[in-house]
Formats: sequence, C-alpha cells, structure tokens
Amino acid sequence: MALHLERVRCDAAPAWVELKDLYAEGASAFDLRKAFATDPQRFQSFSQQAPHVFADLSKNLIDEATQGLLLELAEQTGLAQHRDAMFAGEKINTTEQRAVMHWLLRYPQEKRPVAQVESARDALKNVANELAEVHTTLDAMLAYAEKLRADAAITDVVNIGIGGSDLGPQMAVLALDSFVTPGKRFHFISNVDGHELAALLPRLKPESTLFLIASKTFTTAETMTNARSAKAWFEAGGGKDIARHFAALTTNVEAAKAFGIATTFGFWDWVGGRYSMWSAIGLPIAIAIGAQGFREFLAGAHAMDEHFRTAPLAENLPVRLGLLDVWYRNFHGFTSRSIAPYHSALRRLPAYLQQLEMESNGKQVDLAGRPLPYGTSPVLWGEPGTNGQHAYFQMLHQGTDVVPVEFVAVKKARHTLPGHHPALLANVLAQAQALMVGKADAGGHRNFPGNRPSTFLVLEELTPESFGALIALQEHRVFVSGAVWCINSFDQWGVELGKVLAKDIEPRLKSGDVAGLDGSTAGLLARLS
Ligand SMILES: O=P(O)(O)OC[C@H]1O[C@](O)(CO)[C@@H](O)[C@@H]1O
Repeated sequence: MALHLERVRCDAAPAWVELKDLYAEGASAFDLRKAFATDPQRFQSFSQQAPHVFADLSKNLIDEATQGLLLELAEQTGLAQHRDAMFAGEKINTTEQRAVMHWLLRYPQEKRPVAQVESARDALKNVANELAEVHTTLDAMLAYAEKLRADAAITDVVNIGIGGSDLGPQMAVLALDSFVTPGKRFHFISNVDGHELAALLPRLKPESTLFLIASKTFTTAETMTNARSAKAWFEAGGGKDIARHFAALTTNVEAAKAFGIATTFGFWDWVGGRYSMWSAIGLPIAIAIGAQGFREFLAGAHAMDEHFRTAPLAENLPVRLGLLDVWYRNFHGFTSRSIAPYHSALRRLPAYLQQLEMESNGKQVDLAGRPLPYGTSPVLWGEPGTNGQHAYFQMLHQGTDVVPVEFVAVKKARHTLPGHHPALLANVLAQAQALMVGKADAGGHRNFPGNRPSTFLVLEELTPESFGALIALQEHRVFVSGAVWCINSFDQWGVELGKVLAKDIEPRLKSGDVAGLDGSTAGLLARLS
C-alpha cells in the first residue's frame, strides 16, 4: 500500500480537534510566570538530557495537558511508524521514490541495523549491503583526508558547492575550528556571483591548492560555473596535475570524470543534499579535524539517532521539539523561529537550519498531493549572541509578533580570555529570562510584555561529538513536524522553476529579446542588459 494511504493527516486526527478546543478554551492565554509560580517542578518536568544535548523546554507555552495531546497527535498520525519506516530503509521520499538514510552514514560498521517492525525485514537486508558500501567509502575518504593533512604542500582547500554541498561543511569547519589542525586554510565558494571566486583566486597558488567540487548531482549551475572557472584558472596558472589538485564529491561519478576529475568520492541517492555532510560531502570537515574527529562527529549523530529511534515519545527530544513546532505553527499561529547560538563558532548554524527546515518542510501539499489547509515550515532566522541582542532583539522583546527563540549555549569555553565566557553565559540566561518575565511596571515605551517562549539547549562543550548530536537532533525534529503534517520532507520541487526560468533569461540578457516576458521582467531585463 502507498505509504501516504496508511497515514492519518494531522487535521483528521481526534487530537487535532482537541488541541484546537484546548487552545480556544484557555491555552491561548497560558502564562509562563503563573506556570512557574504554581509548579516548582516545572523546570524538571519540562527539561531533559538527550545524548550530548540538555534541553530546557520549560519556558514554552505548554503544560502537561498540551504535551499529552501533542503526543496523542503524534500517535494518531503514525509518527513512530513513519520514523521506523525511515530507519528500515523504506522509500519514504515518495515523490522521488527514494529511501531516506542519512542516518546510515553514521551507523557503526560492527552493528547490524535492527528491524523495528516485521514489514521492515526485507528492506533491512538491502540496508545491510548499503552499510558495507558506506564504510568502504568512508574509509577511503578518511584515508584521503589523512594523506592531505600530512601533505604540507597543500595549504588551501577550496570547497566549491552550494546548498547542502556548502552549508553543512562550512558550518562544521567553523564550529569545530578549535579542533582544526593548523597549516591549511579552508575556503567555501558557493555563489555563481563571480565576485566570490574572483576575490579568492588572487590569494591562491595552483601548486598549493586543492579544489573539492561538491555536488550531489554534478549538474548544479552555480557549482559547475565555479568549477569551470577554477579549472581554467588552475590551468592558466600552469597547473597540470588535476588528479592531485581536484577531487569530486558526488553521486554522479560519471559526470565528474567527464569533467576531467579522476579523484572522486561517491555517495547515494538516499542521501538528501541538506542531509549530506555526513557523507563524502563532509570531506572538508575530515581534512580539517582528521579521521578520528570525523568518526567522533558521526558517533555523536548516531547517539542522537538511537535516542530518536528508541526513546519513548514522551522522553524523545526530537519528538518533543517537533511537536512544539507544530503547536506554535498551527495553534498559536507563530510563523517564525529565531535561532540564537551563543557561541561564535556556531555562526553559520542559522543559515544551515534555514535550508534544513525550510527546504524540507516548506511544502503546500500532503503526501497524496492534496493542498494543505494548515501551515507548515516556519521562517527560521538568527545571528549569534550577543550580536543579535544589539540588532533585532528589540523586536523579540517588544514587537507585536511573538517569535519563539531557540537558544544554544555551551558550558565550557575553548579560549582562556578572562571574563568573556561568564559574560556570554550571563547574557544568554538573561535574554531567555527577560523574554519570559518581562517588565510591566514601567509602562508605555519601557513596558516588556514578557511571556515570550524560548527553548534552551545546552552542550557541555563544543566537540565533534556534541556538534554531531546537535545537528542530528535538528534533522529529526524537522522529520517529526513534517511527519505530523503528512508532507514529504525529503524532496525540493520548489527550487526548480527559478532554475528553468534563469536558463531562459540568461541568453536574453545578451540579445535583449523580451518577447513573451511579463512587463516587469521585460523592463528590468532592459535595465540590466
Ligand atoms: O549538491 P547539488 O546537487 O549541487 O545540489 C545543491 C543544492 O541544490 C538543491 O538541490 C536546491 O537547488 C539543494 O537541495 C541542494 O543541497
């Protein structure tokens, strides 16, 4: 039976109606200050330790009744079955007929994938074969990374890729900067805007540069344009040994070879672009932090996978976060979430999460293709703390819209500058506190309404392992809301139309031909050509 036919869409689940009633009958006026005053155990009840990540959910607009109904909604919509189907290697990406197995990339070699359900046994036989291939590729890629790390003649590693072939590796190399062995500089070129590559090339020498062409499809226009320019620059500068200075990270090994790149690391169609930094796309990370560090990064993510796969729904952090996202989006009507990582090394986390959540869950039809009468992905945005405080936190505290904030704090600093880390931690605690408690006695312009929700995630230390767990947590929470919404979180048809139109427009910029274009596009084209 088609997967979507076995699922109950959230708006057809009895718990959905009960949640609507609950909201109308009082939950809309839920007051966090009162909730803490009446329940001294609230912090304990609404916080939990998951692998490497502690989460305080107590400053969210929920109580036991709401959480209970959200869990019922998860059960009624078949969340656990959908999760088990993913972990069984079933083709849950139904519009592309693909399995969704980024979790397998972090699955230990010595462990056998476990069948959660009888129907998964057959699919799992294939998964076992795939696991062997995953480890063969991983070993080869890590051996290459170690060879590169030992090669002092290569001083600059340039990753050319976009979207999932850029955001993850770039974020991770920055996040784990204190684990990066000195001696190599890392650069990330994504934009077709030649200003990016043109500004970098004069700082490089062909003989000391390695270009990694990262593209799942090896057809993405931006990446191919940048790759061609990089190759032309390399050859014009006297570079000859393409095999030593170019490597391709792709599922389309044939296209990479046709481009002239013999060193390739492959992956599989069951790895979505935005879920791919655990695959060969993670090569820049492996070169930066080494094979051991990369294995720790995978192990941290695997620990979170196991938590998501096995913990009861009520104690399952990705489930609790994903359900909270549904509560805010569909019942409170909040349309965005702000990400506030209080660690400068996590400065690309908001950009990474934008793709992860908005490309996954920015959908308007259900699995059967029927239009949705309810909202899906919120807008994600943010900057690292404390910078955001001096920019847009004004709006978070006193604006007319409520925006739930997700704080990320790291207990131990990796620098020794006195005073900085306590100041940083004091600020993150104070912001979450201020959003909730507010300040009503000042009146008018100085009034803070308070009761503004936030989630607070804590890592003991920012390590490859804890970072891997943090990102896997985010992947799974996106899975949870997508599953409840009954959408396909693993396709991205919404990016196609613009690509097709750009192909039509590009030659018109030269010819000036505006035939068949709408008035605005024609007018702008005339200005720009
Ligand atoms: O790795 P590729 O195939 O170059 O794709 C890059 C990105 O482009 C997208 O397909 C969107 O256009 C993303 O999903 C993907 O991460």
